[in-house]
Amino acid sequence: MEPVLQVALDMMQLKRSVGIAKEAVEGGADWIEVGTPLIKSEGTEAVRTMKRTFPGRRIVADTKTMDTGAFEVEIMAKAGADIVTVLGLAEDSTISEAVESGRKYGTEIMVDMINVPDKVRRAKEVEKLGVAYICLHMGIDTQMRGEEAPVDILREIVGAVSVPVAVAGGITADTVPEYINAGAYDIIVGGGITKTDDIRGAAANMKKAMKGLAIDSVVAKKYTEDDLFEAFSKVSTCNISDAYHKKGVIFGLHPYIQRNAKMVGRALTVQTANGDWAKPVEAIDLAKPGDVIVVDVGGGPIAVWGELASNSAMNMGVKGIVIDGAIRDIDDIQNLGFPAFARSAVPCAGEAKGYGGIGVEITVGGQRVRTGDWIIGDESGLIVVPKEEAVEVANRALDVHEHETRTREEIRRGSTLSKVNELSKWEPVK
Ligand SMILES: O=C([C@H](O)CO)[C@H](O)[C@H](O)COP(=O)(O)O
Repeated sequence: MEPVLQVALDMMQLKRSVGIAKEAVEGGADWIEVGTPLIKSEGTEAVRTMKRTFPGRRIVADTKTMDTGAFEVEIMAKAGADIVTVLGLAEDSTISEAVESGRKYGTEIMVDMINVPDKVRRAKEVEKLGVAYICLHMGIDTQMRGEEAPVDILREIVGAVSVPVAVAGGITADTVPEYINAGAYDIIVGGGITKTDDIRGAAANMKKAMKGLAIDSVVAKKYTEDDLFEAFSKVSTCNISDAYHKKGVIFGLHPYIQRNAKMVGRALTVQTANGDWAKPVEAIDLAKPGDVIVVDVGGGPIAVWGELASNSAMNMGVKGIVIDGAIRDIDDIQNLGFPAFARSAVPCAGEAKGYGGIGVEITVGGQRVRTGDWIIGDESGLIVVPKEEAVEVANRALDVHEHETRTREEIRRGSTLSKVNELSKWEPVK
């Protein structure tokens, strides 16, 4: 059987989803999934509209049913779904009821193995209950921790059951060949297609990659601890703030940077006193390439950093300086292209006395910063991301960034931001 490409429409607006589905089908998508958020936002009407718009395509209603299997399958079947998803975590009776109802109303059941602990054992069990497909699925929230659908488990499931196996969870044109080689029949792709500005091209790329042909673009890559510098370099502080629920923003510091300049690195913290530049300058010798020196001066108005320190720091591979206090030599520092952020700029420096410490926990612009935390700065400001949360925040920020790509494209084609988001829908019903 030739593998199929299922495009998953997970945005909340039906009109947009229909437009995206049309382009995905033109690019080669075979099946259309009415995603869970779309069903929750638009109800069965979403399934009905997709069936009417694409009468020749298989429509998958991703209800992720957990209870009342018969009832939910009947509703979706009557709305036009050819396949309805039920969770592998559901009771056997829910799955059997769904299968029975599917037979009555002409719909097949796909079991989604999201969060099932022993996926291979459960796959064998649900096959016996009469389901048509089994889907190995790594959920979007789990993907944000850098995880992908595991190819080895897919291979095991394919070897253990005789029904066709689907796979979903952050699949890109880069990763799809592995899933095809492991025996997947149904390749389910959401963000890898829907977050691009060229839906047709992304779907066509995916189909090419499914056939083992070379492709030239990748979106929706998920990042791990090892490539966080690359991940944070691709997003803005605004993307991070949106993804991180406005947490981590360092308030009150001014960016003294060149246009479009960007600072990304891991904090090396310094505590010092007003005008005492000893510890900030000593920190340069202790910094590792890729560090950002972050200094807590409690807002002190006498400078603790200037051009010579910047020069020396650049030589050590330091990525920038952040001071909750004062800085000087702004013109020279900007000419050097060394990113600097400070509460104020003044001509006067203090003396080197040696108060404070290096590597201690500090507070800067109202945020706690520890050595090793990620510091990202650009013209919009500064943000700190605790090291423990960095992988998830980076992936979520990239997700925000990629969604904006699609929104921007729709505005370019003549829509408005309000229309893209169907804001009027959220006005109170009169
Ligand atoms: O099922 C999905 C998810 O749970 C949200 O409803 C997605 O459709 C599925 O994960 C595919 O989307 P991507 O992971 O973005 O490819």
